[in-house]
Amino acid sequence: MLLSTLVAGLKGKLIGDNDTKDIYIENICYDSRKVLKDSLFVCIEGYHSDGHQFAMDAVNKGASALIVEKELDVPCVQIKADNSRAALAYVSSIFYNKPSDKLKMIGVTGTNGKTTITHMLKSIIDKKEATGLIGTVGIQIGDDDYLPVNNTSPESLEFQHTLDKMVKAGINTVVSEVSSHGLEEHRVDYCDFDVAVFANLSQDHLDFHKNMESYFNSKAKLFNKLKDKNSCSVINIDDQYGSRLVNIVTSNVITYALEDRTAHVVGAITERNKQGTQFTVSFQKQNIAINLPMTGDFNVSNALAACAVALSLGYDLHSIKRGLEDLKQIPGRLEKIDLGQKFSIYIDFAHTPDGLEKVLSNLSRIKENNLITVFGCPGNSDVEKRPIMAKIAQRYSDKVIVTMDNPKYEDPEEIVADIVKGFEKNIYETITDREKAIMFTLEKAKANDIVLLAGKGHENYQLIKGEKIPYSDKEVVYKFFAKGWKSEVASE
Ligand SMILES: CC(=O)N[C@H]1[C@@H](OP(=O)(O)OP(=O)(O)OC[C@H]2O[C@@H](n3ccc(=O)[nH]c3=O)[C@H](O)[C@@H]2O)O[C@H](CO)[C@@H](O)[C@@H]1O[C@H](C)C(=O)N[C@@H](C)C(=O)N[C@H](CCC(=O)O)C(=O)O
Ligand SMILES: Nc1ncnc2c1ncn2[C@@H]1O[C@H](COP(=O)(O)OP(=O)(O)OP(=O)(O)O)[C@@H](O)[C@H]1O
Repeated sequence: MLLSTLVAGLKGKLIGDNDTKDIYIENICYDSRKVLKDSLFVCIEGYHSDGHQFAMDAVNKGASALIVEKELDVPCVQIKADNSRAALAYVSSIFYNKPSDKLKMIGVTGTNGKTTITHMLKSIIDKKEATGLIGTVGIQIGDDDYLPVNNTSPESLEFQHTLDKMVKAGINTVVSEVSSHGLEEHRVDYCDFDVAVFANLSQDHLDFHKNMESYFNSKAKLFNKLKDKNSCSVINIDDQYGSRLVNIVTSNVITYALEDRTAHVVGAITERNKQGTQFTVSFQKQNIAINLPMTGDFNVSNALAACAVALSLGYDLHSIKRGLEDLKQIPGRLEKIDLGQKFSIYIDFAHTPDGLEKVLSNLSRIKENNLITVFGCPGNSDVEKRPIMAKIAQRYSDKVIVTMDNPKYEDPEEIVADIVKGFEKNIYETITDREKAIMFTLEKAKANDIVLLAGKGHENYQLIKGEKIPYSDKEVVYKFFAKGWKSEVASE
């Protein structure tokens, strides 16, 4: 594509008197290590390094034009933009012919539940047509295996490229998680959504957003990205931030709730057991009973979000029921591991105070003997949540093993020490090595206990000192029972 076509609508300024008309752009790049001949290299000032410093390197590798935020002394055509990440999103959408215009786009945001809701929606929509999925566990095009992702919301170049691949594969509808980081960092700019979902907001990522108000404002940005007057916002009004959002959005709104009976889509739980949860959904005087193959009231709330989206797309309650009842296990989301042992093992991605509280309160409701929790907290983020999560673990568990969970550049022993400050009862042990912590727990577990391995969910790595070390809770459990296991989750 010609550079002039690519940047025609970009709010930017051509530096110098170069003519952009004859420059042919073969691909776009924001990482100098991946630059090829005839690339447009977008210089991004990041959190760790400044892409502008690699501009000369990119030119040496064949970049034929640069998008910059500051003018560089480099012999190459430069276009100066106010924000490189936003400019990257713009040129990527043009390069891939605005793929979101050709797709029905559903974006799901919220602190917890995005992965679950998107998988539930895929299960409903797949019954009618092949669906695309983008999120934490990976990218899925129809029935294909997960493709690996670096981020829940991939950088705009990968996001637009993925949408283009989905268009070419004949996908009509895409369900995508949209993180607050993604919204702040312009990763989903120039992508218009038909339906936007708000699931909930609770304490997380405050190292990045600083306070709950700015975290909420980041999430709310999704609701300014709706396509047209037929677009719809689906909002959980059991959540206080959801109730606020309803008064701000300008689109059509469908609300859902388990508690608030004034919502358009209302759920009522009728039975809970280790296999799943039975509930009824009411919408416009129609009711249907659904057997959700997932434990946890919060998963009923997630299912109501999926119901509301599907109803907004014109699905009837019977097709929604079929999709939800056929839901396959979502990797690492209250995943029950049954290898013939006499106690229950759940692997779950709960890594926020609210997530842990929800999971433990639900498991404590179905426990027959002890509830044993293994968890840790990640390094280099949200230090204040560490003792809070200990208090929550202590409230519901009979025994807690505190361990490591992606320590990144911090000393894992110090993270564990921060966590244990939250305990008031002596019901915990610390075993920093996560594999040893799980082995110890499984060895001690008795008949009818529930063991919760929280925090890592589907992840197949530990982030330690800049390295991604292969590691999986599920593999450790299989190893304990001396059974082989192969990951279903994409690894890079
Ligand atoms: C804090 C944050 O959001 N970081 C994101 C950011 O990276 P960064 O700004 O640190 O990048 P950097 O290393 O400083 O590099 C700056 C620029 O220089 C370039 N560079 C760098 C080195 C070099 O040799 N050559 C070169 O060109 C880089 O390609 C980049 O363009 O931009 C990258 C590219 O898009 C992201 O992958 C990266 O996400 C990191 C991995 C991350 O951990 N992000 C988390 C916080 C995040 O975004 N999480 C949310 C989910 C949250 C949730 O709901 O739980 C998500 O959507 O994933
Ligand atoms: N509606 C909910 N409310 C509170 N906690 C939830 C909810 N849904 C899921 N959780 C908890 O949060 C964990 C993560 O769920 P899920 O992956 O669906 O959320 P997410 O928003 O995609 O998270 P992330 O973006 O961090 O991957 C689950 O394993 C569960 O413990």
